[in-house]
Amino acid sequence: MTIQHPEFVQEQQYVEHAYDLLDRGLAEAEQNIVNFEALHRSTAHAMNRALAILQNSRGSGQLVFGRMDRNDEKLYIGRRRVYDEERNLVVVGWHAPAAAAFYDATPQEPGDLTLKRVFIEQDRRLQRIVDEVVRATAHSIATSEGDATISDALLQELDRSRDGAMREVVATIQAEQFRVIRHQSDGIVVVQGGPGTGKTVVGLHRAAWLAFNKPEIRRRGMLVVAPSSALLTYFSGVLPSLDVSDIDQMDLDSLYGGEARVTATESAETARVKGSAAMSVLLERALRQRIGWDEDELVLPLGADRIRIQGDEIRQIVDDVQERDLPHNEARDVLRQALSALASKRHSEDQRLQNRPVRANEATIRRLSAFNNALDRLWPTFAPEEFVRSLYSTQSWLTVAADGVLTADERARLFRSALDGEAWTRADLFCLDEVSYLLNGDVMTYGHIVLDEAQDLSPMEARALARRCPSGSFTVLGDLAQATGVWVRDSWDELTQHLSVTETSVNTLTIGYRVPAPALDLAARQLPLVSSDLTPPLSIRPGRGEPHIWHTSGEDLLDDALVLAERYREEGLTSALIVPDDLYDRVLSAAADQEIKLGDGRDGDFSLETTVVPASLCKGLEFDVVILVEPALVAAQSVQGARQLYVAMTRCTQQLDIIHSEPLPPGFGEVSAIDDVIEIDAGSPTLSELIGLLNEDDLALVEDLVRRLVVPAQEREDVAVIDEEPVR
Ligand SMILES: Nc1ncnc2c1ncn2[C@@H]1O[C@H](COP(=O)(O)OP(=O)(O)OP(=O)(O)O)[C@@H](O)[C@H]1O
Repeated sequence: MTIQHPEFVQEQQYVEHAYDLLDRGLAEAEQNIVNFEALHRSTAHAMNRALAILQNSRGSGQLVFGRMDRNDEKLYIGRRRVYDEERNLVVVGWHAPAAAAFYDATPQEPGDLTLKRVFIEQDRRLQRIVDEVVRATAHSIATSEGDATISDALLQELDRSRDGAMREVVATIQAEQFRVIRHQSDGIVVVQGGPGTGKTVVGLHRAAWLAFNKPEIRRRGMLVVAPSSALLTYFSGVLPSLDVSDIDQMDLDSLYGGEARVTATESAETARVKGSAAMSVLLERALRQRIGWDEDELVLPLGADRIRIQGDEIRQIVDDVQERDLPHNEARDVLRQALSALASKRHSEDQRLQNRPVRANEATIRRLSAFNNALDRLWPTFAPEEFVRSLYSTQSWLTVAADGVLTADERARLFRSALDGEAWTRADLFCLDEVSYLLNGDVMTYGHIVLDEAQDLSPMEARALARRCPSGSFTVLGDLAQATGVWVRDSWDELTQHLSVTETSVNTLTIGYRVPAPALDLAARQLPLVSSDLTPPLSIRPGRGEPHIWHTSGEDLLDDALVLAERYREEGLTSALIVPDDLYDRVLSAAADQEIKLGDGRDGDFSLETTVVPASLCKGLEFDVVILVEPALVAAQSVQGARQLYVAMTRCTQQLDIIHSEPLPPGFGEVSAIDDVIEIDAGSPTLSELIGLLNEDDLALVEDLVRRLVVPAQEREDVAVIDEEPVR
């Protein structure tokens, strides 16, 4: 029998009252907009947008999720603020300063709260009420031994099956996370933490918190950047559900606003050269080399007359313009004015000396084709694509620009013949962005930028972001251990120095909310292969138990993986087949052959129960179950194989399965010898088939053995429970 909380009925009424007020407020707003729209069509658009945000905030999550009492004060906390008709505050928004004590209070450190109450609600009906801090018991908890208690509300939220989209978690933000969310720094706030410690959650909630509490930042605009469009799709619903739809969200490749798009990949070594800060020096030098005048004089024909300007005079103008440090195209305009003014002055002086009428002013001179041809030689104009393409394909130009900046080998990696055409890589895009800025100097800027999975950013990418955030106010989310590209670093300074010179504070999250402890233990075996001082987070969840490791033949690999996914689907769990990039298309076609529908993770389609995700794109994502296919190939596809495996194995909230035909890569070496992970041969007969083969004596022996084993096995929590049926 469950005992109802003594204040259940009153609290249910309070929650209903809050919903009722929200509904009425919305209905009124809708009516007002209809009335208003007829009169003022032009501003109706903005009003409708505001209404959409309001409606959105009704749509998801709990309206009221907590209450806190201190002395005689009682405050209800919710996803958004709610007033009654008399403008009394019925619910305080989670981001209001008044709500901070709710997040800070833990049973160990309740602050001045006498009660912290958490509501678990579904469809406006309270399911449970959990009193986390009650003054009378707080002291005894605080003085007792033991670890921080994990709240029921949090565990319930974490055990929820994933549906392919990240959700806001305002109801269950933890004290360690909230401290970072409302960090007061104006500079760079780095949030470092192992997989599933809530870095993305913290970054998105911090963006919303800043938007509500720092109007000056919100006015200057805010941006959230994800490394891939798949990850962006996964979390892009969180900010609108927190009532902030005016924060831009973008994937890294969309940052460059020019023509070029990523259509190619390249070797890690080449990407490293193009992504290095040295490249910015090289590009600037290359541009400067295209500027200048090495002829003795410039002669401008004007009918029968000639205007003559000495080479030294031109070089002086160029020097003066260069000193002003303007963007290339703006500087060209200044130069054009200065040169035409000099030419006009020279023409007037000459004519006056010869008692002849002045025949041309500055504007006339600027229209002369000889003047424009000279200007193009002296200070040419470029489109970024044209500039970089021509630089990459001109050995002599590259050689001079790279002198002292790149080695000959590095320089050779940049060269490509003009015939190679327009295949741009991601690293190229950021060279183009740099050139575009050198040429035009204009770029959309923001008051604050949140960067997810920042550990992989190249210096050139960081520079592009720095240009977009002149205040240097960043939230940088990442895990140095999960760097899988060419930019592996020992410290965050190596990256943040390219973002801004503002102060950097590094904040570490230690508790893992996603990955079950047994899966994390297995994944963490990759860490010593990466570096001796990396530690995984502390998982607070058991999940469904030990990882399953399946062995099968190369021929059956993909079909067997699909069978596993089908099994989980039948159990109502979402799963991801994380596959080596090279097998991606084969998995899709194997599924199509069997008429199995798979979400295409490359395109950010997470709407189906089973999604296939190339290993290179799985960072930041999560699913109930992960079926990692052929880890040896996943490790081999990346310059950072062990790190790539660590990332892939830490995407599940419930269960990790690994299926392989090739020998397992390093780090798994001892797996089959350890009795907490059982290796199953997919081709072997089922346990019941084996039992059927036994004679009576053997059967009795087995029964006796099983009887003796069962008791200790049930007592031990970490025993792997593996389906007795093999994959097929
Ligand atoms: N306080 C919380 N309450 C409820 N759920 C949480 C909380 N913190 C984190 N989570 C959940 O834990 C999971 C992992 O969070 P998140 O993706 O932010 O972690 P991460 O550190 O960014 O992981 P990764 O390193 O893999 O990118 C998500 O499902 C998130 O909703």
